[in-house]
Amino acid sequence: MSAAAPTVVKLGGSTLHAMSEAWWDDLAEHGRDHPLVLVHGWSKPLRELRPEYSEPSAILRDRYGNQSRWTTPQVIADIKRVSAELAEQVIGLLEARGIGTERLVGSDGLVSAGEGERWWWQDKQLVERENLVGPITGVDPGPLADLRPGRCHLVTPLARNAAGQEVNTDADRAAAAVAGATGAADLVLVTDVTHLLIDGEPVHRITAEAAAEFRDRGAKGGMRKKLRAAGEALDRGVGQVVIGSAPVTELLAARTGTVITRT
Ligand SMILES: Nc1ncnc2c1ncn2[C@@H]1O[C@H](COP(=O)(O)OP(=O)(O)O)[C@@H](O)[C@H]1O
Ligand SMILES: CC(=O)N[C@@H](CCC(=O)OP(=O)(O)O)C(=O)O
Repeated sequence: MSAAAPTVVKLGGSTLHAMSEAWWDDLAEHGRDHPLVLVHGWSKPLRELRPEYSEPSAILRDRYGNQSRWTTPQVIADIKRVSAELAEQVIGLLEARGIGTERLVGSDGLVSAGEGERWWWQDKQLVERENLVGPITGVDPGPLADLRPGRCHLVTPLARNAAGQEVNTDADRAAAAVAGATGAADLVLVTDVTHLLIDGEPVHRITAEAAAEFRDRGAKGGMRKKLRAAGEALDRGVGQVVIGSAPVTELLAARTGTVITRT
């Protein structure tokens, strides 16, 4: 593992407004000794921007049961607006703690996306719908080459497809792709639940195989995507993925949260 291998943290849109000063202190403390990449979501701030984003019709479901925001050019513009505000806040919080922070928008040459799904469930029928969402096909490590302790790259997980369109992606899976591309040892998915729950019980440690089995059997919504992202990160060589809501060093030390490993 190179000295510049970063810790990649994905901060969920469900929770990023709620992180305490102590949580940011802990992240900055960790960041003094480890390069940081922070990938952010936007689901809650987007809902707060426009009430229609809280309606069920804002989220589409494909034939495999995967959920995705119905993303029009207006939605891309709104994502960029709320992300710019979030980025300003995060940069302020980290720079005040001595961590130099640079923002990267994924669609500016960092994240590429493939062709998106065209068929979506509506009123119990599959209908064809243009949706500006694409699966991630690659992350160019170039813009992240200057990783070093004391610095953070803040990534807004939009992407660009082969036709040159700016598209939405899933932030957890984008974080997994970034972790793989940068040789990260750890991926931490910070969210609004303390653990993955299986049959109502908190899971402290699980293998990728068992997590995938649960994903296909019973995981829903946001957690389904996190488990998919965890599997993708481990497949790309990341050592461990931790899901939880605690300070990053607590999660990395497995004092809380759900730790997912290959074996
Ligand atoms: N088995 C599960 N264990 C824990 N959380 C689950 C599970 N299934 C679904 N969830 C939901 O996943 C949510 C976290 O995902 P999401 O809302 O996408 O958060 P984020 O914005 O942080 O990515 C939790 O708030 C919880 O409601
Ligand atoms: C395609 C798609 O649905 N993209 C997500 C990206 C944000 C995300 O995944 O993260 P959070 O859940 O942490 O906000 C969306 O627009 O909500």
